Amino acid sequence: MIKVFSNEDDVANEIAKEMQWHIQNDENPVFCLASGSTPKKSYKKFSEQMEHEQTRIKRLKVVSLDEWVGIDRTSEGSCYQMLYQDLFSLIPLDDEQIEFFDGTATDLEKECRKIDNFILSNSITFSLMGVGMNGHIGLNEPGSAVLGHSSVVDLSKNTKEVAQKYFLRPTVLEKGITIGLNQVIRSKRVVVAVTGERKADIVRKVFSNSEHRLPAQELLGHDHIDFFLDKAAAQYLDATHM
Ligand SMILES: O=C1O[C@H](COP(=O)(O)O)[C@@H](O)[C@H](O)[C@H]1O
Repeated sequence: MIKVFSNEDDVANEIAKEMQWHIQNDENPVFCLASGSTPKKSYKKFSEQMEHEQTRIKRLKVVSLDEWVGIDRTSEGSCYQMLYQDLFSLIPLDDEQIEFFDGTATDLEKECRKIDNFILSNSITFSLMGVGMNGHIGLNEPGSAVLGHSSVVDLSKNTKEVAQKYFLRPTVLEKGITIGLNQVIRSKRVVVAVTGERKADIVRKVFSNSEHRLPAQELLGHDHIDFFLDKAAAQYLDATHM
């Protein structure tokens, strides 16, 4: 289902509320969280609400969605570092509560199995996804298979270009490491957040019946998956989409 909110702040409020609900109600909360620009405000609001949930937050586990291959987690622009700055540093999380891809590992297949095994033994209860400018989810690029496991992927030209905004200086990116679309879909609850005018065109494509299936389109039609859009991102949609 699509929910359209007036603005980015309202989207963030709703997401923060959902995250809080899962912390309070999931027996073993396991979150899979996108990094990037879109969820920043949601994490800020969530962390503010967590000031009074110190005990419950200790039960939270966070699993990696994706990472750039070859980029160290301490580097500005790595998915880990973005999440660290936007969330992990704002709530009392221990290192043991976070299971993340190491994009600099020499054995990347082993990294994939590490995250797959974690997801097998700790079902994801809440996933927050963003959508790439080309419709990617995590780093599952257009044209990739709907996998039930993590994999190392070739980044598209668009992703490599758009991702430069995360880095302080021009950075060579060729590959990514990501969980599979089916691992996202199997989460108990998934919210896909898309905000801003710059995403309006990809939102239109995702909700049109194009013959080329985009990764974000694989998340459509599942009862437990909602798309949260602001008006700017939803501007090309009409009542038939709601
Ligand atoms: O490359 C990525 O892009 C998407 C969207 O990023 P945003 O900065 O436009 O919010 C992100 O959700 C994904 O995790 C990341 O790998």
